[in-house]
Amino acid sequence: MTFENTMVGQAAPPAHLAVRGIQKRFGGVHALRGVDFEVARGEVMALVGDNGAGKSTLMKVLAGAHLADDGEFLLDGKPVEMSTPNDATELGIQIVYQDLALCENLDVSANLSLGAEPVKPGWSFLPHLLRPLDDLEMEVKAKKAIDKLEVRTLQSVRAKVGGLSGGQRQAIAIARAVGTESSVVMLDEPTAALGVAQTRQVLEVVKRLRETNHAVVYISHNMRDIFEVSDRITVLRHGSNVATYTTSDTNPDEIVVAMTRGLDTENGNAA
Ligand SMILES: Nc1ncnc2c1ncn2[C@@H]1O[C@H](COP(=O)(O)OP(=O)(O)OP(=O)(O)O)[C@@H](O)[C@H]1O
Repeated sequence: MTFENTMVGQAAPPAHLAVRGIQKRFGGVHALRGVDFEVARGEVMALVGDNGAGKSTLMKVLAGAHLADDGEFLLDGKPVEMSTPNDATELGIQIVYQDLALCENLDVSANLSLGAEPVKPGWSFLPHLLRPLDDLEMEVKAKKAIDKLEVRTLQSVRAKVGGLSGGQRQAIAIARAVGTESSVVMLDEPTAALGVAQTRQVLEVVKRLRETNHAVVYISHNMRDIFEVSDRITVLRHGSNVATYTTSDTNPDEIVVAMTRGLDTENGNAA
């Protein structure tokens, strides 16, 4: 299968995760109409489009949360199976949803270990659920994850998530995704509900993900954030690719035109 998506700007870096010809229908709604998408390691790929363009559906397909009706998945050029969220996890693909799915009443370290809590050694004679948790190990793991992302505003990993700011919560959710040996991290509107300082904090974490060689997919409607943080921008419209742009070779006006009107096929510019 060939890569049909129009590239505007510099040559693309080698893809880490790529999908080709993704189709997804919900009853009568044809949400994805043969979409191509890719992201490289050490790259932030923004995914943009007007409301209903298919961004969230594509992200959920990439995370195995929706089963594609058709299409091909490639990891480092090799075809892979993507049918369940478990497939995605095993391939190192993590998604941070808008609602973050954090437990408000638990502290940061417990949230970072959620679902994979370490148990104290020496208690293996008890059934798994009755074994005491290894709080110290959880704390060490959490500190490591937070330090890796250079989250500087968090005083302690023993702080309850319920008392944290929106930016800190977003950082914790990202740290949890990264902590599971993931190579692809997808963020759905991570700054949508945040003020200026909190947004800054999250953008710094996203840049840190790039520095640590993750492949980052970044859905946003905010052009300022996109132009600050992304390396390339994939534009979807009505469930199809418009084009993929190198961020340094385009501008917000061109992207908005591509999102709303598509591409002028005569010369490859936004219409
Ligand atoms: N679970 C679903 N059942 C039925 N239709 C759906 C479902 N999820 C998405 N759709 C439809 O698929 C299309 C693409 O939706 P999607 O949420 O992917 O768009 P989006 O680009 O993320 O939009 P927004 O920016 O508004 O979040 C829309 O027409 C939407 O109504």
